[in-house]
Amino acid sequence: MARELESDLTDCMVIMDKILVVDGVTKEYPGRVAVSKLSFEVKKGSIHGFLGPNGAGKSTTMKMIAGLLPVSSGSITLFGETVQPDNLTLKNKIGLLPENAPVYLDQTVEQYLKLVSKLHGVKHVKDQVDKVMTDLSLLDVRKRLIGNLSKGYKQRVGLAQAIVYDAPFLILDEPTNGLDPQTVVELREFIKKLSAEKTILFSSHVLPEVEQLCDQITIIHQGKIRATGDLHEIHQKFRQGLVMRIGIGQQESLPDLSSFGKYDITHENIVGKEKQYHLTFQDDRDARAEIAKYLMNKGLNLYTLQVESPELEDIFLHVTELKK
Ligand SMILES: Nc1ncnc2c1ncn2[C@@H]1O[C@H](COP(=O)(O)OP(=O)(O)OP(=O)(O)O)[C@@H](O)[C@H]1O
Repeated sequence: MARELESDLTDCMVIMDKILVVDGVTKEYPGRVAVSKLSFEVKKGSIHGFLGPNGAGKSTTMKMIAGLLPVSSGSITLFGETVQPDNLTLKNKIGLLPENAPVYLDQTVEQYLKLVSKLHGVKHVKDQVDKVMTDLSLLDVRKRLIGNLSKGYKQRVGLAQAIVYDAPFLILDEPTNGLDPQTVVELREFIKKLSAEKTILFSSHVLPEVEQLCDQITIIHQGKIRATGDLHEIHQKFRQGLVMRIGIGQQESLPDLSSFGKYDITHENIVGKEKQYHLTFQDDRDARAEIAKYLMNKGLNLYTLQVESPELEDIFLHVTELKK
């Protein structure tokens, strides 16, 4: 009996750990299948990067998760409840920043945020709106019409309306797209802070941004899942051998290192006063300590010795078949 209870509790914890479960979801527009049999999960407290080339089906999927678009088949479960456009119990649990921020251009920032708060049943509207405007540096423009704001400020307002009713799950569709570098950095930092309390599904075309922010990712291409899971595990999975960067003196030559494993030299260049080699070892054994001793015993000047991770960009290009 105790064991059964323990097993039920474990199942329950596993389910609670998954805020979002997308299960075999297909969406057909007239004459076009936008996404087909998508399955992926988003864990509680994660920032989950949602990636794919233009037209892959990201926005369609995000709209279905937000309950704005019905699925053609399959199911989406959020906080254990089925997402459907008429399921109003989920409306306060999801904050959505769509690709084109849904802002009412003829209202002031403050009016609009108060309206959204009221629609979502926020109790202390003034306090909450003041807090969000402070957090997103909107106080100086609170009385201005949204239509007259710059793109960066409109995007801040879009983000403000997504978080003003304190939803625990946020869907952010390309939140930093087309913004100036300073706003990008500020919004990224803000999103990172938000993740301490919220679960975030985040789409972006900027892969270094995804690497910086996300702990899990899903890559879709032509409406199908190409990779999904923990970013670190995806890195491991797509790692083709171990890549090591070795830098020695410009006038020196790298001796044969095959006693440490089979390898190819994939790249060689001069960086400052060193000559750097990129070696791809066939197996994953990290023999840096032995290699360092070996090279130093040979009297070489060792400037650099490090293991390189594949860039997310390489993985992305590989799984979307843009690079063979
Ligand atoms: N309302 C619609 N009617 C018909 N086809 C649509 C509709 N909306 C999107 N599509 C098509 O569905 C596919 C997926 O579009 P979606 O906008 O979801 O892609 P995306 O990954 O968000 O692209 P992007 O990165 O360019 O925003 C595309 O082929 C698109 O042309």
